[in-house]
Amino acid sequence: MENPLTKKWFVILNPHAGSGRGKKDQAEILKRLTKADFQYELAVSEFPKHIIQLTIDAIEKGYRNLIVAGGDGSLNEAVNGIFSQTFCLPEEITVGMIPVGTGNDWIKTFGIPNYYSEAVKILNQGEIMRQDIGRITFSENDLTKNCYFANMAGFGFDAMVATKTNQLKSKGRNGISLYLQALGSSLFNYRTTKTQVVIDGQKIDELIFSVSIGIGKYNGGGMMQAPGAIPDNGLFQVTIIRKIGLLGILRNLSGLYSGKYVNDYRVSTFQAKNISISSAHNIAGEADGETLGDNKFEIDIFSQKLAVIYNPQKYLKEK
Ligand SMILES: Nc1ncnc2c1ncn2[C@@H]1O[C@H](COP(=O)(O)OP(=O)(O)OP(=O)(O)O)[C@@H](O)[C@H]1O
Repeated sequence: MENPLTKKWFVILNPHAGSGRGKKDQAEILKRLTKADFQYELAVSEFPKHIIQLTIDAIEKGYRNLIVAGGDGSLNEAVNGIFSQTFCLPEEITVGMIPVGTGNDWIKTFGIPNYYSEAVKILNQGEIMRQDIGRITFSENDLTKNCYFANMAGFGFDAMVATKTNQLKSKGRNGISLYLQALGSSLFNYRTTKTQVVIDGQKIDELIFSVSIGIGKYNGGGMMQAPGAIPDNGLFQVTIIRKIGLLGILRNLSGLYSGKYVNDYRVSTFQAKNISISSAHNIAGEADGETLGDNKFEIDIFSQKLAVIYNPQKYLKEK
């Protein structure tokens, strides 16, 4: 007998996303889904990382279609639920997104509009693409852990900015300007670190400012950090920024938004499947804006592993 829940949607809403926008807009989001004839069950996350468990529970119940109403962190948790459960293959799950977050960087590559009515329209059209998913293996408190990401991971300076951004969000700060504030304050505190990066066997051992690894193109609330990333080509775009001073960063600030900063002589880009990053010093990591611990990371890619609803008209395949 066919599982009736394969046709129904499981909606996971993060009330905390967008510094409380999820809670404020819950009724409006649900109204729009109902008006568009979605059959759904709702779960509201109650604490950080709760979406991972909500996702696993929904899949165990038989749901195969998920809608995440939240930001990049919420999507990241849903992806981590999908890839850590054992009730079905991750390929059997479809994920749609209603953007409620602050940065909402994943949607920018996939052409999802930042308005509820338009986002629900895209969900209704139901156009699917299979995107790549990244996995990071790292150590935390001497334990080896895995986590997955759907958009971008960053190491070094990127991770410090993510940590500062999350601190500002937890103080209730809202809006895109908080990314610039986090960037500004990180610039004064960050030290370039001697780092070993191995990209598909090619070794780099230098003073490195940051490494970003993109499936999607955007990070940090609209910065095009991986302009050459293509979400379904089975390859990450790896962007490495070598030692750079404050002036160099300030000169490249607008290029960070347009993607043109990759032309700077201190920046190198690669298309790769396997990356390892290590340092004798602490270099932090972040995955889809969520901070990870310690100083040694292995990153690999699962090609076309997750079905996501996207907007073919606005999808940013090429820069
Ligand atoms: N009920 C809750 N109370 C507190 N935090 C929560 C709750 N539910 C989820 N979270 C946490 O909220 C955090 C932020 O969510 P999310 O990233 O979706 O929004 P955002 O930070 O505003 O958007 P973006 O990441 O796109 O900038 C996540 O780290 C998640 O663990």
